[in-house]
Amino acid sequence: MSRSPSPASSLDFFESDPSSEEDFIPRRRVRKVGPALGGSKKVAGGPSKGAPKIKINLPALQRSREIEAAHPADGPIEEDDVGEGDEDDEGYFDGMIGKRGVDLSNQELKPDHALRPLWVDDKGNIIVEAFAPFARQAQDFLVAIAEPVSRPSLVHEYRITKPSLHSAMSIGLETKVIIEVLSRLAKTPLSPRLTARIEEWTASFGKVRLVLKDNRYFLETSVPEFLQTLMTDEVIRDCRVTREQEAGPTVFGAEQIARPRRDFAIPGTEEARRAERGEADAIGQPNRDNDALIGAVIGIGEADEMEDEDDAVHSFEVAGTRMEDVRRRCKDIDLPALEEYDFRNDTVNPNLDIQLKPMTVIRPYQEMSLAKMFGNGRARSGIIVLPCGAGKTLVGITAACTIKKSALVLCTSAVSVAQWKQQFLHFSNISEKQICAFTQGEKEMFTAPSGIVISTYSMIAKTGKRAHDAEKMMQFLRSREWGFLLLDEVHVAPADMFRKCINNFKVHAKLGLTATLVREDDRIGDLGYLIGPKLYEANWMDLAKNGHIATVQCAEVWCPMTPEFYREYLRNPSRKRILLHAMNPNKIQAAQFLINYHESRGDKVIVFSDNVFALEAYAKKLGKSFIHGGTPEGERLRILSRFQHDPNLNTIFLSKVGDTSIDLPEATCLIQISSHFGSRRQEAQRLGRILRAKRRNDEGFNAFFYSLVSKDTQEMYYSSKRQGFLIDQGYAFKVITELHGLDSMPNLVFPTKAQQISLLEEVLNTGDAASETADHYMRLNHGKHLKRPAGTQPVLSTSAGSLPAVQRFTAPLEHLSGGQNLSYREQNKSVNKELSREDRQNKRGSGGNGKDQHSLFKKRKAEMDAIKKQRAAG
Ligand SMILES: Nc1ncnc2c1ncn2[C@@H]1O[C@H](COP(=O)(O)OP(=O)(O)OP(=O)(O)O)[C@@H](O)[C@H]1O
Repeated sequence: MSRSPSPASSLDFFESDPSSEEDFIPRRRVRKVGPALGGSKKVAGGPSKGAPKIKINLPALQRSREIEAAHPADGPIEEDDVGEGDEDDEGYFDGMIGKRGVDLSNQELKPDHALRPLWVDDKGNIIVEAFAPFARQAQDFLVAIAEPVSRPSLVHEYRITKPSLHSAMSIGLETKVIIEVLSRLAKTPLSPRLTARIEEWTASFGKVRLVLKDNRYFLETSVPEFLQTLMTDEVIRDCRVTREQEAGPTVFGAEQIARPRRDFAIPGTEEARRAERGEADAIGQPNRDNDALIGAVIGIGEADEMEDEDDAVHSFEVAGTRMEDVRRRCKDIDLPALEEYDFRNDTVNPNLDIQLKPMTVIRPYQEMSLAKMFGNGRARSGIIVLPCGAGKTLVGITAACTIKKSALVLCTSAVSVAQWKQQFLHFSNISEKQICAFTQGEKEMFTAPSGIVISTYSMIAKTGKRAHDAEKMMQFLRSREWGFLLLDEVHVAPADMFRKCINNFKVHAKLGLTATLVREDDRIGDLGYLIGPKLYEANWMDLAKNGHIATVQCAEVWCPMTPEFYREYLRNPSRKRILLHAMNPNKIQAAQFLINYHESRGDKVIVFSDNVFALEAYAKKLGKSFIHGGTPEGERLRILSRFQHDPNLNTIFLSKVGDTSIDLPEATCLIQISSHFGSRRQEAQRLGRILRAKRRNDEGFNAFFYSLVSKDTQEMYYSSKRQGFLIDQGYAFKVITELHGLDSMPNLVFPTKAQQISLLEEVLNTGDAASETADHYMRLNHGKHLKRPAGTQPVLSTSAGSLPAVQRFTAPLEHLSGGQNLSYREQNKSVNKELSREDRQNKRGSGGNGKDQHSLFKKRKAEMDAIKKQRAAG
């Protein structure tokens, strides 16, 4: 195998082929970066010299064609037809109109079809020509009524589903408008079958509301038939609360439910500044502009959008303890309950004095998402989906500043709690005593009539006996009405443990925030009734184009297994295999090469490994710092701070503790060496670590994301599964099969067969527990670090349950030679310890004032010190 001597040329594949723009629908391109760059070897699915090969691969369509073949036109489609591999779509696309491809073979094109951007079939599948005139406006509309399935640069795929129509109705769109706009944007006439289904499904959406009044929940509707359905339904009847003096449903006058329009400005927006300047008609302007634009395109006036409701409202009480049953049942009988909070007219709950600081300006997509939430003057419960690093925190804070009532914020870890608190204080005028944290280490209650509490899902959902102060805190939280419940990383909420958090409290408006509305189980659909419909979903590529998140080049690097590792891989059980493909010497060399290359370009590199054994082995071998679940807090903070500020520390190794929460805008390159099977969410969250790169607006700046995969192992399968979500967001993964200059790199690790065999011997002699991901291994092998410092939480999504037994076995190495050569171990020193020593020396020199620390770390340290002091005193 010959390789070019220059390391720089090895990455020319990015430079020579810098953008995904050329891809029609980029899925996966395999490109051999051979001896002559862009060379003579033809490559699978990749561009040949000079002419990029276009590859269209829409698995959904492909699959649907197979289904089509199995079922003659218009025959019934069974669930089983959908095929394997989409199991996670099942819940989310529950109630999808069609599961087959866009087949318009029998349709006639409209004469001016070239001007219209949509292909819409009779099952609700939509293809958008993103390059067509009015495509921009069409996409704004489609995000409101359909699920985005795939959005690469030129052709997008959407699907109309029951939940998507529910979202559309909940933000105030009417059936007539949906059908008419769709029809005008489509290149062919809409099929009567599709319009009939849209009409059928939307007939009942948005007509039932679940409201909280004076600590009591009521189901409300203005349609007598729906009231009848609800009151006679077995489950709902069972949840009903009948008080003596209220035998039948209450009837309110029409004025109590007339749909209002928003008459206030969302803080931090241009409309708020215009309203402050006293400009007439400032309120709701951005939205109206948008509506007017769509209206102009499709010829529908704003007045048509809403039909006035003027019937009386019927309402009956349901038990607060049965909320989940009520919500689920309403969804199941196709009467999903809208949850809206008329906070402006809530005189029972005291107002919270919170405003955005004047310097805070929210971005257009943040404003758009909030406009969906507050569009009708009330706070709609629902979910906002924005890419990692796009500023979900500020969206949540702005929503809290709009509602101005007590708020409960739930997030995934104590680090996030500290970050949320710090961000509230940074972006708003909330006083310190009105914002409290509820974690293992901090149990603060506000004494004012209103305030904000920030906690973690696991703190709230904990079962069993609690410490006295924690129990008191829970009573405090349960005893009051909350105007606003903010759920960060809301995709964790459907898990049994976390859904308790939603059902445990009396809340008026719920807002879920996430970047990745995907789970590998089928529970994502539960969010629809647990929290509310999806209100807004941003397009990652648009945000990257506008510089709000970084542009990322993604690559999968195929590392062949060495023959010795591969032989053992094939003969060992699957648990050991994980370690073998993670510790493949060719992979370690590839990691070393990429780290060197990117450090020399001035990048800051994060290397992710779920497997802690591999994490430590790589980091020590390559002389880098590492952080995993067992790293003490002080050491973590020290390493993170040095990574941010020290030009000599440019690479850190992180286990899954760094998947979320860690905010390192300095990082510009990610290398993933081992990951959690096929988790699409983890892949996206990891990518998210570099989307916020500080340098994202530098001319021509690209961040880099590499996944190192041992060739011909199960990693290949998992890797392509993991990429699914990002590919649907428009990212193109390029495959690198060879890294030029690697062989000639000075100080290459494991250069000889003997050293590689030594490594193999060590891997084989390591107990099976080393194949486990972070926390299992840490618990077994780093017992001394087990005690978490006060105030920290275990990271979510670690596999719980019983620990695997530690086994040692003697590997059959008689067929290997040179196995005794263990000289490489001498280099296996932990840089963490050196850093710690250096820091101690520096502190001694500077009086230990922690001058170089990031302010967040300083603050956190001060908080920790205060807690320790309190404990010592008490
Ligand atoms: N409108 C804005 N003005 C200034 N800074 C902003 C704005 N919106 C977001 N930011 C900044 O962008 C960075 C990323 O924001 P944030 O941490 O909220 O992202 P996120 O969407 O929650 O990411 P993740 O999903 O990775 O947690 C933060 O430093 C935040 O202060």
